[in-house]
Amino acid sequence: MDAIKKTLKDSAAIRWLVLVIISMFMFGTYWFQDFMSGLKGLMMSELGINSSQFGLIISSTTWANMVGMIMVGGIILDKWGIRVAGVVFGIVASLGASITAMATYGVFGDDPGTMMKFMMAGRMLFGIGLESICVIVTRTTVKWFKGYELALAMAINVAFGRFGTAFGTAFSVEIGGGHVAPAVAFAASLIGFGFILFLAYLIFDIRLDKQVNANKKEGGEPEEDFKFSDLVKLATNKGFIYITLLCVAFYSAVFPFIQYAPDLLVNKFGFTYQLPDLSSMTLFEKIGAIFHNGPKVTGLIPLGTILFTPIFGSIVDKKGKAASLMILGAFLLIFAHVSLSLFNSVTLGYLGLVSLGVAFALVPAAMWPSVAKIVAENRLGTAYSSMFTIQNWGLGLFFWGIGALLDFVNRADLAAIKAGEKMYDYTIPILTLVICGVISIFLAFMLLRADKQNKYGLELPSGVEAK
Ligand SMILES: NCCCC[C@H](N)C(=O)NCC(=O)O
Repeated sequence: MDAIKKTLKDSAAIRWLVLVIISMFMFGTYWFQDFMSGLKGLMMSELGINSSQFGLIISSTTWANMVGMIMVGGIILDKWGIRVAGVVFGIVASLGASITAMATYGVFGDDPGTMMKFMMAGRMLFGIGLESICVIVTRTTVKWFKGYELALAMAINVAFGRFGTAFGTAFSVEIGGGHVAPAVAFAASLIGFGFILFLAYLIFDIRLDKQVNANKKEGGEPEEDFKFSDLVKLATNKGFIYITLLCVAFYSAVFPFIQYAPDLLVNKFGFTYQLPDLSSMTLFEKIGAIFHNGPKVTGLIPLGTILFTPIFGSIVDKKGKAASLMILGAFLLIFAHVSLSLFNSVTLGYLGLVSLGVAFALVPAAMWPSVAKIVAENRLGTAYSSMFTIQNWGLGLFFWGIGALLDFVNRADLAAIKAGEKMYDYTIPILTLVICGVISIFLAFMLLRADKQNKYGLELPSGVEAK
């Protein structure tokens, strides 16, 4: 019998190099999805749009996904593999990002209506790429790390995405030099950079496949394939229904909130959009200025999760209690949104943001591994694609809805707000997110109950089977 030869993925150095290369694609896509959060004020004054129109622009990334583009991405990935799917969705995302950037430079026309239309078209195209790229990069991580440090690799992979969100939110005003278009062009170039790195990765992918095929014995494991019958099975799985609805309710109160958080901090607590000149300040004053800047403080939320998600992930691995931790995360979410909406204390506001950050680390760390306990392994790809599709319905509604509600509840003051004489009142839009928190708690309890009935083992450590 021939000895099985070592492959590229058996080398730790090459595995980790591959992870960094493909994770840059996540960095760029998360940046492009979230960076406009730091630019809301500038977009309104420079492009002449209102909050509701800002909401439409950011929500447009979800529109094509709402009608099944993530499922299409999953099918292409399953049928034609990582290379074809990566190239197709890399082109789609790069094209979408470029159209958005060109629109902000006025290439298609410089009236606000035309700019907005093309920005939305560009972001819609980008959104198709974004979610499929997330699935493709995750699948690639599994390809290289299964049997090795898979959980850690996945945590690092998401961490790159969070860095993208954090830096894009925090630094886009400065990167744009106080203008929208250069910040959008920079964000778009990150997608192009990530895609070029992904193309370079394909050399490793081709070589690994050759080595694996050479080692493959006849009758190897069958490939996972998308089947519509899997969708039916998922739709009748109670645990999957609860966790999917929890995913929508929870993320609807987090991702859209992050898009509006800098503007909330500016309008509610008088934070700045742009940092003042720090050069003549003492260290203490510099820190004060940073902690008084809306985009920088918001950027700390995803940055904090980079540290805490792996910590909570290892707690879930060792101790279990995933459903209970999701209940706790939902409580923290409610505390965050109540303290940021009903009260006017900056200290309570900071506590709310910290609480939101902990929830944003806790719930994903407990949620994503739980899916693997509820759903059979050969249906996981379909399960994640369906969850992301339904998640996009909630995101689309809230990305736009918060802005629309903001304009609606402040309708009597819009002219004064535009003239800089009054500030937006964010109370009602943020209170709406409390409803998402309450729904999340209910669903997390239902999930706990379904776990007891169906013995998924959500409350047990990783690897321990429920009896
Ligand atoms: N900036 C948002 C990208 C969303 C990607 C994906 N749908 C998702 O939810 N990933 C899980 C996460 O916690 O980022």
